Amino acid sequence: VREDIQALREKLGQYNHEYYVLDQPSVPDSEYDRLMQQLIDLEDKYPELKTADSPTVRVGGTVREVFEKVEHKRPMLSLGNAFNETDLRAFDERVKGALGKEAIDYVCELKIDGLAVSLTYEEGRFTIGATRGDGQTGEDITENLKTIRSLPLSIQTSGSLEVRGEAFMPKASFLKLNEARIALFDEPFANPRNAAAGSLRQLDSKIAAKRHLDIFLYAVGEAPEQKQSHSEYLAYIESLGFKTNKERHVCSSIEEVIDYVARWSTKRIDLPYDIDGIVIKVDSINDQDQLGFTAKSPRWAIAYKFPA
Ligand SMILES: COc1nc2nc(N)nc(N)c2nc1C
Repeated sequence: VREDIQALREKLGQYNHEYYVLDQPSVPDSEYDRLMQQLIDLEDKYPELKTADSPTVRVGGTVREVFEKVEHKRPMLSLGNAFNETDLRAFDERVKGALGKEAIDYVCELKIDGLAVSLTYEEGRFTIGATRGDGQTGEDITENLKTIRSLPLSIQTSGSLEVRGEAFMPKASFLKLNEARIALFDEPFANPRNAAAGSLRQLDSKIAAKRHLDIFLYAVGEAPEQKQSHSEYLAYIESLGFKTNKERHVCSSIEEVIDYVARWSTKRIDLPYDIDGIVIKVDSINDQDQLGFTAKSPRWAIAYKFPA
């Protein structure tokens, strides 16, 4: 039985990664569901064989009274804002002045309109997922985050890894959810961001599991491997099985950044998720370390906000 359960787990983990992270399923949903049901039945029959990182946690099952508090090892800061080209050029001048450099590589990333979360992996296992909270103390929403299919329950690393990203609800899931709520005379959610926040704050993870949330990771904290640039860190966590946003782009001048921002301010309506801006980050980790932080936010990043 132990071998059957282990074989089922590995197969379901692989199918899950293909479908939700690579978007290239190799088996039909019916096959995935059949195997999942088999594993649920086996775990119900032999509860002593159930583990915290079994794929069956994807469907939820724990009900909390309250969410425990979690202290962030490093504060989850906010970003300074830019609202126009002038702000972007001013940011570029500040960065070049502080570094005494003529040319800076920036990584431009879509700013997903969701909920910032921090994920901790110990010896390759997902152990804690927390909301940003007040930046210092967040809420432990691990069980709800485990229901996000694209979030890996285990990865091939030793030691500690912390990654941060945005949990969100795709537009299609949002529309379907609101249709169902209106049909039941429930209050519809105002926007996908509120719907994602409301879903992750459910004390019953079975409800969160039905909300079809997704997640993009965009920052690496403590990690087993050090990299020279932000782009390399993103490639590294992607290789570990995390979902990162493929629209990111390295720009070698603020002009290129301004073009990227202009392009996405119109193109964003075609995206399957809401974005509320573009995040621009100095790519070199060495430069980031030199620039450091203000009390509230990194000096090496800025968020260009689209008009509401
Ligand atoms: C480095 O800090 C950050 N990086 C970010 N990157 C993206 N793509 N989106 C965010 N919302 C974001 N927020 C913060 C505080």
